[in-house]
Amino acid sequence: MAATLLARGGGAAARALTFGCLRQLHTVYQTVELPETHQMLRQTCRDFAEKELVPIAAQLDKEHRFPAEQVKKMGALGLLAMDVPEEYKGAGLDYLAYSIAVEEISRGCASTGVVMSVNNSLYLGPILKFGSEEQKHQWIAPFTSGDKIGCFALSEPGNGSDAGAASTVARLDGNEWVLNGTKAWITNAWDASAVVVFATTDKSQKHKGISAFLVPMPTPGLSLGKKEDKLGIRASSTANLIFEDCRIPKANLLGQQGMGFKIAMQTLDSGRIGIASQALGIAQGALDCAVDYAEKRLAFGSPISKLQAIQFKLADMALALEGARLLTWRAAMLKDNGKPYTKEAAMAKLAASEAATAISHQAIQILGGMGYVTEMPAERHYRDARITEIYEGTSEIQRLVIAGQLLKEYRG
Ligand SMILES: Cc1cc2nc3c(=O)[nH]c(=O)nc-3n(C[C@H](O)[C@H](O)[C@H](O)COP(=O)(O)OP(=O)(O)OC[C@H]3O[C@@H](n4cnc5c(N)ncnc54)[C@H](O)[C@@H]3O)c2cc1C
Repeated sequence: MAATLLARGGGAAARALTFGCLRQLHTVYQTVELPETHQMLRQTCRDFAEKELVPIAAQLDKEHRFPAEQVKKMGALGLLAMDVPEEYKGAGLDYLAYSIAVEEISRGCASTGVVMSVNNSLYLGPILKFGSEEQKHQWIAPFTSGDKIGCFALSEPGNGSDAGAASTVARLDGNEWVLNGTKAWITNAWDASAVVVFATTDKSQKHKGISAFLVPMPTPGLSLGKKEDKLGIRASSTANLIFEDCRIPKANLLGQQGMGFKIAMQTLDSGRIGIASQALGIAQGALDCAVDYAEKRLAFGSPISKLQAIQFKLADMALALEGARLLTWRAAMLKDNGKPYTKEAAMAKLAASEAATAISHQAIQILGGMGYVTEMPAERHYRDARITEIYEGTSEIQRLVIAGQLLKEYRG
């Protein structure tokens, strides 16, 4: 799949590049340009987004329609399992590549961006890291091509930020786990064929009594709540998962019993790089739209891009975007190089999500009345941006994570 992505980038030299090169090259990116392989990947994803997503994004949003056909094509390109090794049918790329791809896809359609991010980071990520060999073959390989996608169920109606307070329970009954409880806000819920779900196996141990499970969808005892009617990312489905005496084989425990909270937190560290990248794509889309409009719109006899007031806005937008992108790529590179990245991923998500909200807000201002109507994408970018400050940890939670890591470093 890596070969497919690179080949679409064009050039004989490009086609000759191997996965091995890709792994080493991105460490070079410290002060200069992206490595050639990643630039090619970026172009491939940009072309795909412009051809397949930009023309239909507004319609998907309006109709709350899951982009099934586009997801299938993305699977064929390798975009749904980007850092999964080829032995499990993934693209075998790295997280920097993943970040670049999520940004480009989200620039075209933020809903498609979150579908991609959830499948890569939240569903496949924990199985790749904590699954047994057998689980990897069973639960990863069929979820790489776009035929099936997965979801991740941590939040509950009674607790989101306080994820350790899970009230969904799992009890062992012979050779089966029996799950009971409700998970809330689950992205991809209506379209998924499996879920990584977190449930308490020992209440007395609090967050250390949470375990992770792999559950096929549909399965008896698991039902879906209504599709949430959302402000943004409306083409992705979000719904409750309701477990009522839902029985799954004992072998569907992911990792060890009691490891669930650790699995969830480590998964979210990586997931935040994906959401930061989604936010970058939304922000870039908003900036593109604002610049294009400012160059064409005349006021008082000349394009509004000639006005210093507009130029200052554009400069601040570009600055916020570029700063957030560097933080995001840095977090991805740290992960790729096996270094700690909890703080950096939280910084990336915080900076990128707040930048996306601010940039899409100013884009509407630059478009004036045209920013407020659905004929232009600016209002959709504004609605889509807002969720990036909420899911996979709110901005307040990112600040807590950053401060916690920072103080630990200072205190040695
Ligand atoms: C569209 C959408 C998709 C989602 N997808 C998924 C998914 O796929 N899987 C999944 O498991 N979850 C998902 N979520 C849930 C999401 O992660 C939670 O909504 C989020 O973590 C916040 O939890 P909450 O909504 O319960 O808010 P609360 O935790 O109730 O927080 C409410 C407010 O209090 C603040 N707050 C809470 N605790 C603190 C604190 N200690 N210090 C400072 N401020 C605090 C929060 O920042 C927030 O401003 C999704 C949510 C949405 C809206």
